[in-house]
Amino acid sequence: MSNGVYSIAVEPLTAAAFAPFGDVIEASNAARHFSINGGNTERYHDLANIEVDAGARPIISIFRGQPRALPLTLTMLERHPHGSQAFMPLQGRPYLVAVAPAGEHVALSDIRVFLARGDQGVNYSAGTWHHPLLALDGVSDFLVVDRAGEGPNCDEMDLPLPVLITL
Ligand SMILES: NC(=O)N[C@@H](O)C(=O)O
Ligand code: NI
Repeated sequence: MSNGVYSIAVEPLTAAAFAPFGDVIEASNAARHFSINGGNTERYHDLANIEVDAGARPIISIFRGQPRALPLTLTMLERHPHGSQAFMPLQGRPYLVAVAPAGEHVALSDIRVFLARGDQGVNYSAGTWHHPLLALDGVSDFLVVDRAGEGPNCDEMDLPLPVLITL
């Protein structure tokens, strides 16, 4: 930490590194893939664990994110306690993913920031703290799978210090 700012360096997104926070959605990460449609298509099967609470349903949306200005400083995180939330980039552009483990308290040292390739999606497990969409370079569309149901499903937390992301 220096002059009242906490700095975090980005790290490459891998399934292993992201495991405490959810799933990485990429073909090369598939536990199972198999040929379908008479050999025309390869199915990369069951890439993420979609969670919704009882009585809710999973929905698909498109988020059109404006690129974040750099250098980037984070001041808050959010979580969705009642369901997972998945983001899959639709234009092949890299983006940032800032996360912290689920729980009632988050230390700045718990926060991880990943640089995701444009062929990688992420699925935040229910309750995983994360920053809202961090698109880079240009207006970016993402296919989003998350929960529609009763009651609020977005808790926000202000960070104790601004978190400067160093690319
Ligand atoms: N608010 C909303 O739907 N978006 C956030 O949850 C996000 O993670 O971008
Ligand atoms: Ni979210």
